[in-house]
Amino acid sequence: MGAVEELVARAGGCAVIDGGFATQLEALGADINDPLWSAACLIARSHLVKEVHMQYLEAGADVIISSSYQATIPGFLARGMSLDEAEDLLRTSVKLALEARDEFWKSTLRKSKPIYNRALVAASIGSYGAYLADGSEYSGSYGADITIEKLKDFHRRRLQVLAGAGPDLIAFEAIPNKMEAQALVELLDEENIQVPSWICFSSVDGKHLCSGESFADCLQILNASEKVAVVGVNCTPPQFIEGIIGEFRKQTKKAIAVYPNSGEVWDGRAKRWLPAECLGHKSFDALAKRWQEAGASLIGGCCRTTPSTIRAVSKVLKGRTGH
Ligand SMILES: C[S+](C)CC[C@H](N)C(=O)O
Ligand SMILES: N[C@@H](CCS)C(=O)O
Ligand SMILES: [Zn+2]
Repeated sequence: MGAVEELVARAGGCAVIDGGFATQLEALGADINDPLWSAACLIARSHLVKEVHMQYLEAGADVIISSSYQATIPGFLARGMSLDEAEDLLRTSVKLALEARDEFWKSTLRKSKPIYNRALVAASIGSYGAYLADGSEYSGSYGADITIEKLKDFHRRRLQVLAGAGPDLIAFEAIPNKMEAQALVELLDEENIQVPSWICFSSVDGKHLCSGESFADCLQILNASEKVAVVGVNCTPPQFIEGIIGEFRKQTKKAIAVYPNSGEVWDGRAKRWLPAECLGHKSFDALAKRWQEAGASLIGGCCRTTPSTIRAVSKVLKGRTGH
């Protein structure tokens, strides 16, 4: 059995993913208004990074996602760092999550009634659009000059370094278009990456990727790769998730992960979140129950969700409070 299947089984059929990492970092006082976004904290505020991981573990997360979403080698080089320093920061992002997981697990084992699973650490890899920080991670428009080869070259070294840092999983997050999905699948093969991956798309309409391309076409690409253990969507409004799971189930046999945002919309120019579309009376955790029933095997939250969201999700999915 692979690491993901094992975790899902241990979790009783549905594992809990953590919530918005950058969101909680900001709540702890970090300034992430930066071209590196949350990854800026790897440079000077790494204690906060570990604290966020701890808070999500306490809330009941079975998977924690590292702080490397927008940590890129060109991004760190532009900050005046050397290549070695940039690669070290990528490793640090995984190390901080592993340390948090190990410390938390040790303290859990000391308790008489263990209510937690030993969590997995997923090394986050954001899209090329996240690095561009120009809003294209939610439009999927990378311009006329982009090619699969360019995308592979953008992702290659970071993927090698993160995979070598000892995570349990690689989490490609909020991939907005088909070309990038294709590039990632090819790269996993070319680099013979042994760490199982998940590839999650983002959507702004619930029917397509952010680019307007079809889920079915992209899932066909992912289905063909043994390196991809999990497929799904993240940072997508919660009201679309149930429908997306139904569509995914028609197109794939792989495990499905969903970790939507709060429904607020990112204004890439102004770099701020705009108010949510109305979710009706449904709360995030009540929806999470429906996502489980619809067939998702990993459920959590993305931007603007917090440890209290994940505590509620853990409670509703597993009937326990996580503390
Ligand atoms: C998931 S979005 C809110 C991340 C931030 C964006 N890439 C930026 O740097 O503006
Ligand atoms: N893992 C990242 C995803 C941003 S879309 C975060 O939670 O900040
Ligand atoms: Zn997000």
